[in-house]
Amino acid sequence: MQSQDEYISLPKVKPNKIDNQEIDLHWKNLTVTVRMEQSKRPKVTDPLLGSIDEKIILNDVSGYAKAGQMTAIMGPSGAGKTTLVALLSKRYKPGPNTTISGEILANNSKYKRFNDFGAFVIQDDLLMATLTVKETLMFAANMRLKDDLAQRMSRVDQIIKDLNLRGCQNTLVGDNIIKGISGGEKKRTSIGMELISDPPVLILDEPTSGLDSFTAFICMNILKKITINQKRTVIFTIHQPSIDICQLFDRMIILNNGQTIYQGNYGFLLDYCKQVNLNVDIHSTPLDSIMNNLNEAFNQGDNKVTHSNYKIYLEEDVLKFHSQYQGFDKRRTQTSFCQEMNFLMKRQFINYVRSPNLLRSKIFGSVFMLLFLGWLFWQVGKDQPPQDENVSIDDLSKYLNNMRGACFVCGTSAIFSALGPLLMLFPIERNIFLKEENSKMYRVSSYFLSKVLLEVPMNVFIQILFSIALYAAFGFIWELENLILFTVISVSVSLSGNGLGIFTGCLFKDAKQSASLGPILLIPLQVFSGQYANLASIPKFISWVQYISPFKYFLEGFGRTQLNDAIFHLDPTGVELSPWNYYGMHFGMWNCAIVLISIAVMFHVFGGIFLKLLVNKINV
Ligand SMILES: Nc1ncnc2c1ncn2[C@@H]1O[C@H](COP(=O)(O)OP(=O)(O)OP(=O)(O)O)[C@@H](O)[C@H]1O
Repeated sequence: MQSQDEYISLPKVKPNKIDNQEIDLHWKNLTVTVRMEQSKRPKVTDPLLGSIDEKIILNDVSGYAKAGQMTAIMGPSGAGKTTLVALLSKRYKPGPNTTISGEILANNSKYKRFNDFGAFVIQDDLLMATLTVKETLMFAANMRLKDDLAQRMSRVDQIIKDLNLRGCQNTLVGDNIIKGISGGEKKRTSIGMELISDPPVLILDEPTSGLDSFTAFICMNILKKITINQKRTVIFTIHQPSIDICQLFDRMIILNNGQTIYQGNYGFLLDYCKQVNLNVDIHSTPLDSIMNNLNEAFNQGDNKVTHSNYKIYLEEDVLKFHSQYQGFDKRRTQTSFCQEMNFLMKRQFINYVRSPNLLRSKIFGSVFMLLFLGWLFWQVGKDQPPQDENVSIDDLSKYLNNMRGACFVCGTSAIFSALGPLLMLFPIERNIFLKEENSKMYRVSSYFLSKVLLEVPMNVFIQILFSIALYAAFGFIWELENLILFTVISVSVSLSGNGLGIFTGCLFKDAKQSASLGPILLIPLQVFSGQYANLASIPKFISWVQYISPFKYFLEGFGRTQLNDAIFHLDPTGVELSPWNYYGMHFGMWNCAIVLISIAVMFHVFGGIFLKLLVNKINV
């Protein structure tokens, strides 16, 4: 029988001059066990799955992937492929009940940060839809390379050439709404974003998922060329590859139930099947036969390509592996904080300008609310009863109720006009941010600050125009001081909405959940503001919500810009009535403005903190 090495199909392309270091990855005896919480019954042990109340996700898995080779990790669903690549790329975040043992080495050295020498391409192509392919790659180059502009541009051109993206380099990436590049081009753009910094190791999770077989082959062929030309270590998980794709693989690792059942060259697979007495149908590939055998064995128990056979015939070679290299130099890919801010703000700005939905919804929403509220409370301020004559309680309460209504809708629309677009777009952008942060493209702080610095002035500008127009429509006192105070309160309320949007966007792990629960969180803020429920009857543990409720303060703040010192005299006795006693509000005009500004700052700070916590909780 031939030795495995005779089956290595040597590359037909001559390697280029390698200015990149070569890194072999090697993992030994990796075991991942999750203890199930629900059961306290006595442990029963299954030889394959471990004890009933614990699940062995990877069971003593060893293997290696060499520089200049493509290593495919395969196996049926639930075999442990994703867990293995997550461990190799240090993206695995174990829960409290998870135990991990074993060793992972890069050139015989342990590593803590995979990003020091490697890059990871996730399964989903999370890209900014409003940028072109070239702009997307340029953004990655700006974030990852410390070279000057000319060098960064030439690197981007090189990647575009390597990944065969020239034809679509100036096309928008696109999404469901914006027509953009194809699925295969998106996948290559995602790969390009990671390749830009020339990582010696590239790990990809399902790089062919969602692609037709021809496009999948093109993508894999490009990866093969890069692997050979630049001596990269390329590892990926893959489901049911075609025979053409299989022939590109240098090594294959097949897992089943968390155990290795084959590891070696693709060419050796046929001989191995013969060795373990597995018949390979002449109409199918050895890989298909193995997968069919696994399926049949699941029902009948007649498994040929087993872990025990792997241990007998193949494991020794794997355990003997020792990289010829020793250690590696860490890549320094992080640019300065200011540079990150600069490029992130530019990208955000382009995104705003090119997002038809965002701009349309902001402008349409503001104009609609202005017309509607202006019509509903047209010149309400002019109905103020005289203060030097007696007025009927009915007329006064009608006026005061209308004023409260006008102030309420004005503040509520300020909150929602800031919150609405964020709830619509932040969940999409959030995943792009999480992906980019996970690959350490930039700092959380620079992303957060750039977002706030771009969104705050835009909200402030729109809100100033909105509140001046509404102020005129409501017929409020045309004095500069009153108008300024009204505008300050209005802007602070809008910024509270902005902060609340970011805060709720980061509060939950699931982006859809945060988008749908965002408006619901406003209900307690509204109900417990003290205006709609008697605070004395609200349980103490929740009554503190009133103090962080913008509703409590903007209702009084807006009202006081018109009625701060007003005293009315009631018919027939002339008894005095302060509107603030009528409303039951006694916080004071400037106090309301100051607290509203503080709440806006507080929601933004909480948003920043939760964003930081979110990146620790989720891997994208
Ligand atoms: N935290 C966990 N708790 C319990 N079971 C888990 C946990 N994480 C993973 N598993 C289980 O471990 C097994 C391996 O999961 P993994 O995602 O690595 O499989 P996979 O081979 O990538 O599957 P697929 O091809 O379907 O993505 C699955 O059965 C999965 O349900």
